[in-house]
Amino acid sequence: MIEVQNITKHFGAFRALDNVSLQVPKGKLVALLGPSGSGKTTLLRILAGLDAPDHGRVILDGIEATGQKARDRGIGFVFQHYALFRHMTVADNIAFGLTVRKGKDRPPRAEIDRRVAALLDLVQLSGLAGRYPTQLSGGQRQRVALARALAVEPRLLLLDEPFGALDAQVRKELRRWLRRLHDELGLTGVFVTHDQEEALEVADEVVVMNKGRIEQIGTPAEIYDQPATPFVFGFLGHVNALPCRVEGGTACLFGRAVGVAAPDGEAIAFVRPHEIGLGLPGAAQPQASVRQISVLGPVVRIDLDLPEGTTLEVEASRDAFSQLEIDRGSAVSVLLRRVRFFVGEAGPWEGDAG
Ligand SMILES: Nc1ncnc2c1ncn2[C@@H]1O[C@H](COP(=O)(O)OP(=O)(O)OP(=O)(O)O)[C@@H](O)[C@H]1O
Repeated sequence: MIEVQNITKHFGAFRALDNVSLQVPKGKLVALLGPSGSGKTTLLRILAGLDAPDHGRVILDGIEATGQKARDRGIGFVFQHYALFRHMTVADNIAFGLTVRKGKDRPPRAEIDRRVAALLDLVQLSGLAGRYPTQLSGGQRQRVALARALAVEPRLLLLDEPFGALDAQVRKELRRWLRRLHDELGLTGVFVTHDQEEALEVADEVVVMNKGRIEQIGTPAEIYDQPATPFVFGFLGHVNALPCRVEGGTACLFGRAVGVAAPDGEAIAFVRPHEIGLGLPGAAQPQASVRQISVLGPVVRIDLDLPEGTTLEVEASRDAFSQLEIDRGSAVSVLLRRVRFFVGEAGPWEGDAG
């Protein structure tokens, strides 16, 4: 188990981390997800021992490691910009962490060669052992970086936007591959990403960060289905955020009353695009007009204009869409199937749209 307790870190007067606590169980792959500047890399560097916290502790497998040097922590790293040694072959890059060991800690040459061959096989680069980094594609270099990090058999693997510099297709392949590799080797890993799709697809647990604080920790399904704060709601996936007011257990959305057991106050109603149903115009539901239809592979996004100047994003399956028989400019009725309210930071409360 890897643990950070009450970590605070300032850069000058700026607080980059504010009382952050986190546990990473053995064998789990955890994503630190958040916008730029939220403190993800700072937390990773503190875990690694590359930076020291102002307050708080790092505990690795039950032993306090806060003051320990990076090289004594048994941690492997992979960074966004493949920091491979340009003058060394792929095999020598992978062997590096073992060959620099001193005295009896250094395995015999034959053992190093055996491990390098096994790692090359693992990252599917067996034919490329003698190449130099400049003779590899970006995705291949990241796989070498990963093999190099794994060579020393780290107890924890840290990855900072490992696929950030790669194009979308390679990125997708590599993240599937990382997930498989993780499952096969039973690694404990923490990776930084600002890409919510990557976090949801790859991680066992996602830690959502904002402004140096943890907003929520949960499985991908938990943070998507039960966002704990307005920030998490907005950050994960598309969402319609509708400002409104709760009064006496009712909020008014598009001229219709929605029951909600929340306290009175200024509120935001969150509705995911796939939680909105469309139908033929009728008196019972709010009316809207179709502004734009975009076919995005298996789903269709429909942008709606509502009378009071609000816009709504709706998502429907291709099948559901074709049954609607709508076009740009069509009038439709809008059914909010699920609405969740936050009053200030408090919430969420489920709305009852009837
Ligand atoms: N060495 C430093 N000196 C001063 N400020 C720093 C330093 N390192 C980080 N910061 C600041 O701390 C904040 C958090 O940075 P951090 O790199 O942890 O964010 P991040 O969530 O990883 O962002 P990104 O996704 O852009 O890498 C940022 O506002 C950054 O400017």
